[in-house]
Amino acid sequence: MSAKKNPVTAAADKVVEKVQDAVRPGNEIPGAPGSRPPTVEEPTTPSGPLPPKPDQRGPDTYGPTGQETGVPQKKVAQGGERLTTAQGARLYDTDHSLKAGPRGPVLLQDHHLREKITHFDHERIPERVVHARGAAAHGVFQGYGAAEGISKAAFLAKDVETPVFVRFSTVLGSRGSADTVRDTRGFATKFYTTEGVFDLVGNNIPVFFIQDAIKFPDVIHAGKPHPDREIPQAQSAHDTFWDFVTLHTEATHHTLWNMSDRGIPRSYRMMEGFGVHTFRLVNAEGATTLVKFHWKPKLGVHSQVWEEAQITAGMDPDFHRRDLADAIESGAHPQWELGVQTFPDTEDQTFEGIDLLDPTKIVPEELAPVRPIGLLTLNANPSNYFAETEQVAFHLGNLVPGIDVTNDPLLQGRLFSYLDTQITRLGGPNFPQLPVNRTHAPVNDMLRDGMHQTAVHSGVAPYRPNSLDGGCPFLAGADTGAYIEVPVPVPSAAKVREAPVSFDDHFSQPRLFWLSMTPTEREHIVAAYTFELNKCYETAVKERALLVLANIDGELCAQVATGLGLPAPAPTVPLAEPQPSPALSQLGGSWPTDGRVIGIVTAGDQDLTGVRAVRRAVLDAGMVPLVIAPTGGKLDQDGEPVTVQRTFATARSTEFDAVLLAGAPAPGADASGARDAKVEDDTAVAAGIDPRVLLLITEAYRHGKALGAWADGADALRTAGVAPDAPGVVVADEPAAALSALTGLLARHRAWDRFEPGL
Ligand code: HEM
Repeated sequence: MSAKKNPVTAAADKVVEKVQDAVRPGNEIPGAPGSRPPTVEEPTTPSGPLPPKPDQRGPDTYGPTGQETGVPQKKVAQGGERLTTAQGARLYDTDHSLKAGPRGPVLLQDHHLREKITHFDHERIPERVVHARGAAAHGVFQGYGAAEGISKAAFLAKDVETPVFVRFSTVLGSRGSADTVRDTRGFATKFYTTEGVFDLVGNNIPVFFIQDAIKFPDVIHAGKPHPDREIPQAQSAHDTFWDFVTLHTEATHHTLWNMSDRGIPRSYRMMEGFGVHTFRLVNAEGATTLVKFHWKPKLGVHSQVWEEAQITAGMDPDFHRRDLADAIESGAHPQWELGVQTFPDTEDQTFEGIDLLDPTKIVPEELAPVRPIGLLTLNANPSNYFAETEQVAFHLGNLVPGIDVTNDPLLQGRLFSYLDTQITRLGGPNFPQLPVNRTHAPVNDMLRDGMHQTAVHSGVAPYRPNSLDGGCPFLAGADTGAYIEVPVPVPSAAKVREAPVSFDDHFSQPRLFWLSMTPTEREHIVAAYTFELNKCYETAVKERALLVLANIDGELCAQVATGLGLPAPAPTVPLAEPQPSPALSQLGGSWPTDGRVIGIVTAGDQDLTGVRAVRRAVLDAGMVPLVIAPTGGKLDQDGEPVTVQRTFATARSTEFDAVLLAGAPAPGADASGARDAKVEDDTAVAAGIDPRVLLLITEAYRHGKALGAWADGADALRTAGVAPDAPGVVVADEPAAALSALTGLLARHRAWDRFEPGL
């Protein structure tokens, strides 16, 4: 007689059975719930980093780089290892709650369910109050030694290499907003120097909206979405923004830069960066120099055009984030030179009549050239967005010996704001202990406890002097690397809430910027003001904006007034006649094409030899080829298949810097190039080219992009109405010639001579 099984033992047996034979028939999709769990002995996927595959560059085939980021990695839920709870207990099931029977209620005792859901419930932290959306990368900074005479900062010395982390951002939008909106871009760099962390927290625009930090909440309240409906997202084209910047006319200069091409960069890799404020450098002898910091991109400064930026925001809201990551992953490591403009540290802190403490003013490079002092290279993508890009905390007060601040009232307020906001955003005062924020210099502080304290401090006397902890920490001096503020004399003056008189000049530098622009850049500025102000509802706001424009330039004001259907007012101040600064224009010159994206359109399986060769040549030139075909998968004519990265349905011109046409795809063509008989009546059939390819060509043409073709590709251009001898268009007999001419065109970014006004 067999004994009746105790129900508890029976249930335990069932669990064991489940673990031993977890696969139910028909449920053997690898990795699917219920499929056999991988064992440590028999890993199903490699748990280490994959080696880089230089031959497979292209966004669809990028694999992990395995590069050392310098950031300690926590291994969690790795393939090939057993799944555990946060406390390390091994799990046999993570898909079913613990229930009183398969159809019964869930039991409160299910610690795994509660741990999993509770942790999930608290996964989000507040986004940054400004600059919420960003993308970042690791890299290295190499000093040239050129700054040694003016700063004793160790990381600026010749050939010293310092790890860095750089975060780029937009200012106004939420964390999930689009990348290509018209806005200022943040450019924040954390240098992990041997003397402590130095943060250079700059923007891609060298001036700021306000002159005093006390107005920062106001300008941000005005720029962020309207508080009643929380619209519009991530843009300045609305009443409160224009209300503010026309009532606070010190904002005119920054606003003009935003309305210029600088407000819609092509890529984070193609932006300048500016420290904005004047800083004070100190050398080993204690002599001081005032400086402005500049980042100069090796790839030049380039922008999208407005229509392109708007299409991109819908087609690929992650455009800049993807561009940065793809470029780094494919080996096109972006580089910037750090440079300084230097000024004598005089008592009045002006240079050639320009107030160096006014953050709405620049010093033209023609008056004070930018001297390169080091090279920044971004060479590794973060491996976890939250841990690194989201938790990084920049702060202007993170300074190292040799770099000090000035009395710029905007800078002074920033010295307070960053640390303060991060205490909320990162949950207490211990965020400097997070891996991405951790200094690489030894730390021996007396800060204790607090939320998320991870250090286990020993000793009983966190104060000094003390006589209990076996010798208390001793202090450093100037010769032993202490950070000592420059003993700048403070003028004896009465306490006032006032700005210096020089801060009242709000229009001479906007006029300098306008006069320094090329005709094409001026057209863009007029179009941007006209677009933004036409988005405002209040006529009073538009009229006030025209008054501001009249004080910059009569022609600018008149053209925008026409677009708004309003009369152009007369200026209210005498117009200055500054010397234009050609360095402010971003057009002209010839630039490296590293990481540029070339779309290669093919009709299908025909001429795969040419497509393959051109793809290889694009890769060899350090650019990214994306093959665009009627359908996905692989094109295979001769046993050497070519992978399709984009189909006619997923490709849009905005993704490409240039387009090469290897064929003239007929409407409804499949991968073999054969036409679908069903679409014979379509109007595009009459034109003989797939309408999506037609759009690709006409859009790229309209946006001034380089277009090239060989073989049947020339027919595609002709059908799209593109003359083979139009500026920026090249038709060649073979692929190599087409690519070489195209690369030459690309080095100038766009064919501005065929650019259509109004875009
Ligand atoms: C020259 C003017 C300014 C520049 C260039 C600038 C630049 C930046 C940048 C690049 C970031 C993003 C940092 C990141 O990537 O995490 C940022 C964030 C921030 N800025 Fe500014 N900013 C300026 C003015 C100000 C002022 C005047 C204030 C306040 C008084 C301020 C407060 C903040 C705050 C609170 C954050 C969010 C920081 C965080 O949550 O980690 N900024 N700023």
